[in-house]
Amino acid sequence: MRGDGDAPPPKIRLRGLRKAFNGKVVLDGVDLDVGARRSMVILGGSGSGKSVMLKCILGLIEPDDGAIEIDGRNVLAMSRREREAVNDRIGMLFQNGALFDSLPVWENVCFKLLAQRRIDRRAAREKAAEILALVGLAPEVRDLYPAELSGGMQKRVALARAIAAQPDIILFDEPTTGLDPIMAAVIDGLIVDVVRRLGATAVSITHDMTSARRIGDDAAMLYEGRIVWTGPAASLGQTGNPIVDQFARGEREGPIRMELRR
Ligand SMILES: Nc1ncnc2c1ncn2[C@@H]1O[C@H](COP(=O)(O)OP(=O)(O)OP(=O)(O)O)[C@@H](O)[C@H]1O
Repeated sequence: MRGDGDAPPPKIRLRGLRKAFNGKVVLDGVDLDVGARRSMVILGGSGSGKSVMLKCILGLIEPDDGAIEIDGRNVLAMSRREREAVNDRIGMLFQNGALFDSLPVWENVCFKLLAQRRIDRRAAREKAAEILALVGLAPEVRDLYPAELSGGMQKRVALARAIAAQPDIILFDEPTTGLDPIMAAVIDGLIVDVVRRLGATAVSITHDMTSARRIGDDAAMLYEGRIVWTGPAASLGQTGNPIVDQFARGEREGPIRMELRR
């Protein structure tokens, strides 16, 4: 079903998304639209529910209420098989990379393709070299183990894994956290490049405003369980919204009250 005339639905549409853990409300009616082939950056304080939101989109966390539409279809109302088919089209770069320590880089990169038996092991090792090249890594890297890689290389491998199955939605959870500013810029550049190359829609969480402006077309602020602002990522810091501007400028004084309990 199409909403507004002939306009296609947004690639991702969240409506009234709610999630509580042990009575603690984390998402309290999240509404968000992400346009096809757009890159959306999600801002919000630590513990505000950004990762929970991404995990709901990916199907790792079931929301308590609300709708998650992808290409206009509510994935929460789908059969398990339909949902899996949608999930196959979503790639995710997890916070801290989340590489499997016991597997060499090539198996990490082609993990999903191998698990789905879309490729045999021999072909996977070849394919891994191709994908690693897209993130600027030499073919020799494929035989190393994650523990043998620097943080920046691990992020690149995690990025390679996220794009290996050519997803049309890619979710990035703090892709540059813990990297030096130059490596962060390199990873941001790779993200922009691979998202464009795949024609994918991207949703990224970042705490770094420079990164947010580099990788985002659009930005949204999650605050007290809801999206309180969306607008151009380029305007961050001067949006005119006091909550967003305080956050983007990292100011102590302002409407955002920090929880300093415990
Ligand atoms: N599986 C879970 N079980 C219980 N509580 C959870 C679970 N996942 C997340 N939470 C809680 O939900 C809240 C939001 O967590 P989330 O990881 O989404 O925050 P975040 O905005 O991504 O934070 P950060 O920027 O620090 O990574 C936290 O209070 C967290 O403890």
